[in-house]
Amino acid sequence: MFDLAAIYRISVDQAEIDRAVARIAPATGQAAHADLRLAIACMDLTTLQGDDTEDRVRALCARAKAPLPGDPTLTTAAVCVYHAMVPAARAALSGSQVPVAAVSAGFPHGLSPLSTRIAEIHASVAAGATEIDIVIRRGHALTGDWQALYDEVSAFRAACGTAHMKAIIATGELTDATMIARASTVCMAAGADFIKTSTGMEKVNATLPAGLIMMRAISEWHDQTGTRVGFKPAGGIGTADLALQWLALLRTELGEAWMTPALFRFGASRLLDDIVARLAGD
Ligand SMILES: O=C[C@H](O)COP(=O)(O)O
Repeated sequence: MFDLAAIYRISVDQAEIDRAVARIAPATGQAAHADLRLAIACMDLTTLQGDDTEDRVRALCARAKAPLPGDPTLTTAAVCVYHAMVPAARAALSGSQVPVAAVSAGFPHGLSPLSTRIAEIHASVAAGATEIDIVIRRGHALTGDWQALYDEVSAFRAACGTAHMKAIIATGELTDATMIARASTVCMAAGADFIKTSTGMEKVNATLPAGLIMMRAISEWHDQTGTRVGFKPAGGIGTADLALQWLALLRTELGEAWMTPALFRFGASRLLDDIVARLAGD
């Protein structure tokens, strides 16, 4: 049962969030090396470009299956593409354990007709995507229409069936910390398996303060319901140093239980290159 009144009671102190982010202590030395390998294992290796081709997607899938030269044991968590590229990705990843994630529901803006957004999800699931990254319609959050947001995300949840659903909040387009926390909680109430910061196409994408607000919403949801919802920062995470900061924040806020591809993902198109270069230099 969706508790609308509880959503209005959520309130976040931005200054306290900023103080907590200032205390982040990224791993160093061997611990950093282990965290960077974890970052690869937790990565949704992504291409979401207007000039994507099947050849580019096949090359991305080859990297997803063997992301770290000389280490056949490691893969990325998933490959993330537009719907049109799902069949090529599926074919390229056949025989591996790497799933295909499709961005959907009117990605990146979420403003096409609801029936179209739902049909998109059905089509991607039918094409073999087992993870679906939906976007919320930001207007519902910006106008405080939490019931409408809940109803839409619930419809997306139903359309996903057994596919894992990641709900993109687009934090850079929401106005404050409380709105980010409320949107996160509504998406979890509607059945999101993961909540995700950004599409990568907002003017402001994944930020540590917004991520911390979402992690705390996940922690509170776990305390209230016993359900562990995953977290995916995405957009603009391109360096090993930044990945280490995110993992330090995750470890502090949600703990080791979340430090697994089942509950944490980086959505990233360039991060793998920087991590591979860093690990090669270690
Ligand atoms: O969902 C993933 C993002 O679109 C990736 O963003 P990025 O290209 O800035 O890494």
